[in-house]
Amino acid sequence: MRIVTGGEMQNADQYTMDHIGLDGRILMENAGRAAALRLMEDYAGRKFTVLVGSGNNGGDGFVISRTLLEAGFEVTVCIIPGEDRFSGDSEYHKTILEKSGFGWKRYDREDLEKADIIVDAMLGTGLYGEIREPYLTVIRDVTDSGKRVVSIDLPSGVPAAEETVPESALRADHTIILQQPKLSFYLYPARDYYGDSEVLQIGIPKRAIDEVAHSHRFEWTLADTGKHWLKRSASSHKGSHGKVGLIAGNDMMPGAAVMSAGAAVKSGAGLTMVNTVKSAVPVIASRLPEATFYDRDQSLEGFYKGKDAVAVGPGIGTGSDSREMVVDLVDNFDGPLLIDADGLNQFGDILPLVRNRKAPTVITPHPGEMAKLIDSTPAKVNGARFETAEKYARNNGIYVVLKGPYTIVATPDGRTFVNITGNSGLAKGGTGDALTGIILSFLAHYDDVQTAVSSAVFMHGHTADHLLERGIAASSMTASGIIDYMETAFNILDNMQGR
Ligand SMILES: NC(=O)C1=CN([C@@H]2O[C@H](COP(=O)(O)OP(=O)(O)OC[C@H]3O[C@@H](n4cnc5c(N)ncnc54)[C@H](O)[C@@H]3O)[C@@H](O)[C@H]2O)[C@@H](O)CC1
Ligand SMILES: [K+]
Repeated sequence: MRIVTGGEMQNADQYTMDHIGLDGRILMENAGRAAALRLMEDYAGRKFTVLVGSGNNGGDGFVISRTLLEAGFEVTVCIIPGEDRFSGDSEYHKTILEKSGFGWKRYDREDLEKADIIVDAMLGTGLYGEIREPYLTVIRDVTDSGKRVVSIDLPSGVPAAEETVPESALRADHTIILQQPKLSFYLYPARDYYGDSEVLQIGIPKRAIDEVAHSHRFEWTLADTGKHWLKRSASSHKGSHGKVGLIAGNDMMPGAAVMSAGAAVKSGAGLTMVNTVKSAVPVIASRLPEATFYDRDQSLEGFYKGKDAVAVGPGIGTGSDSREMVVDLVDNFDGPLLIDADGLNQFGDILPLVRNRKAPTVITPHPGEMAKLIDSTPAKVNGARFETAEKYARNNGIYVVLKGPYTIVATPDGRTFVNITGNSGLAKGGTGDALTGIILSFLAHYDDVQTAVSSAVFMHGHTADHLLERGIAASSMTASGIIDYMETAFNILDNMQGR
């Protein structure tokens, strides 16, 4: 599903009207009706106060009010600006409401008290700048009322794009997003303002969205993962499932190799070879008998030769030997290369070499590692996650997996895929190593790099989500637990119908 900014959504509305010929008033009717039907379903018999702003978001509010009133609900329709502020499609639906025999009134704080549910149709994608009066006061009143708030399209005051969210924006309990998810839905703190959310279609043709959206950002869903899922054929042998090489672990961090190699094995790699220090081999082998080993003191070429994909980084330490291995791989390994964790230390210095690679390069930084790469801070990276990942991917011709809630996969050709699985149980040491193992295995399996990486990120979170559903507390979740449970989570994809 395509993710849009407010500007792109408005352009899609405009394209639909101008080039497809579907009237804006019809779109508004569709939007309001879809939202009202959802409200009726969720809140049968409850009393509503609908807060109507001066733009088209307010126009949706008039349609919602009329639809609820026609269905016999008790609704107080409150306009926030003066009556003369309404124009265009919104004024049209205000008139339809009036001619249908229903009234509206100017907003009064007491109107909030009468309601069980407050519908916020004040500000949507047309928001610009700081929130101004009278909305500022109304939002404060709504917050103070403690009533359940359902926002239409966006919680009022929350920008649709990757921008700072004003403290004074409205925190909704539920947001009915119209037609396409907006970018801010995938960003914190904005996501917290949305509450529970869903996207309702209002009849804007897909063509209109595809014509005007320049950003090429998409959600990567279960359906996407399922569509590309590689099922093992009965006649396959270990060589058909990829030979992967993993450079991981050292004396002090053998666990990182256990996690990443374990995840590679469990996610289907045919042969997993671990390049590590000799002294760490017994520890890793005792946990993972399926892996084979390669002594780190031997020539690196002997290790990567013949591998379908190689990953370097988890627990290798930040010494000069780590850097040398990364440089050697970047320069000489001609297959897909994944660089993670300690492998990313000083990665910025070797970008000219990276840009020269013909085979794909994938990096998997968390915001702290990303900040180091661009000489910034984690807060700044998180304040511009899309922009940061997209720019770095495009400028350097690599795939950037920027980790965090809603992990972003940015491709060198300017597309972005947002992951929607995972939970707070993943915010723990070792889970990144597990992700590296899954991506590595998928890189060896799939022809398309973005499909491999997005599907791996999806499955990592999907497995953690299943653990949560099974009653494992997020605080007790471990990387090993996730790796163990992959067999069940993967089975669901193996058995998914309709692929
Ligand atoms: N035909 C269309 O364009 C459709 C639009 N739809 C709705 O229309 C919304 C977008 O409509 P608009 O573009 O009219 O914009 P909005 O209705 O989101 O907001 C514009 C209004 O808010 C005021 N405003 C903007 N920033 C403000 C601020 N910081 N403080 C106080 N007031 C501010 C403006 O003066 C203007 O009156 C969508 O979110 C969606 O809900 C849907 O009805 C579908 C069809
Ligand atoms: K709103």
